[in-house]
Amino acid sequence: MSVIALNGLTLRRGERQILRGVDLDVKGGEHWVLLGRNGCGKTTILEMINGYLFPTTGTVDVLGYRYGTVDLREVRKEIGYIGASLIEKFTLRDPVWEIVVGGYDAKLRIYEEVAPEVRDKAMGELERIGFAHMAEQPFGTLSQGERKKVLLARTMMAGPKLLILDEPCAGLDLYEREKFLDALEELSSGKMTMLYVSHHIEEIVPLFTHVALMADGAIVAAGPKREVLTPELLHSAYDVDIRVEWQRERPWIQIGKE
Ligand SMILES: Nc1ncnc2c1ncn2[C@@H]1O[C@H](COP(=O)(O)OP(=O)(O)OP(=O)(O)O)[C@@H](O)[C@H]1O
Repeated sequence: MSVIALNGLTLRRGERQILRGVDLDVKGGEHWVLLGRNGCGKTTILEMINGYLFPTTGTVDVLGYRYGTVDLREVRKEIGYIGASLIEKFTLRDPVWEIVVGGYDAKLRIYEEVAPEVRDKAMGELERIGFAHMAEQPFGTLSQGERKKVLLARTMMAGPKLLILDEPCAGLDLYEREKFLDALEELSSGKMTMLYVSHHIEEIVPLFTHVALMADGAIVAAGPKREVLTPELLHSAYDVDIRVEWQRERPWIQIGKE
């Protein structure tokens, strides 16, 4: 079964054609990276998969639900989303464990007594990322990378079947980025499917199996990562000469002609 099936998506805003017929088929067991230049339509697609935005034409099926015929709140319970602006929504003085607990039922703040099993689950998720010792620390005292990992732990509280990540490593230094990617790698062995948007090809760590390349509101190539990350296809998306070298199942790029 497809986890995500996008068929013929178009989106028009006034004179602007933002999407021009996007097809994408993500199957269970695959983890995808969506790449493309600024403004090509990546976030627009993520918003459609989350059901926050509807296409002008085309169909969106996620986890077996056809959007437009289902209660989107029910679908969203099965989707974890880590977007760029998420961090700003939390209260910086709240302790880390409370931020994680809130992921259980998508609450931003906890006002009532937390059930012991929910607290235990949150502690388990913090332990999994190696942060059990930070449980009582105010969220605002954590580094940017640590905050991202806490949000990952929070997202896992609801046991999502699909995890969507929009540039989660933006602004992280090399060390924090690698730690975040390690945490993702650990989660990737479960049943959850991941869709990851990035500007950095070296973030395509071994856990990712497939890549979709976008340009100007359309997908120019999609498939197994080694078939898509070729100099020719990357050139068609970025309009830059790019060479790719694979080291330990991870692509590294060099710019310019050989
Ligand atoms: N309401 C709107 N009216 C007109 N244009 C819009 C509207 N909303 C988005 N756009 C345009 O749609 C395009 C796609 O935006 P989107 O945020 O999906 O790009 P992106 O690939 O995620 O970019 P980035 O990598 O910079 O985050 C952009 O050029 C944006 O200016």
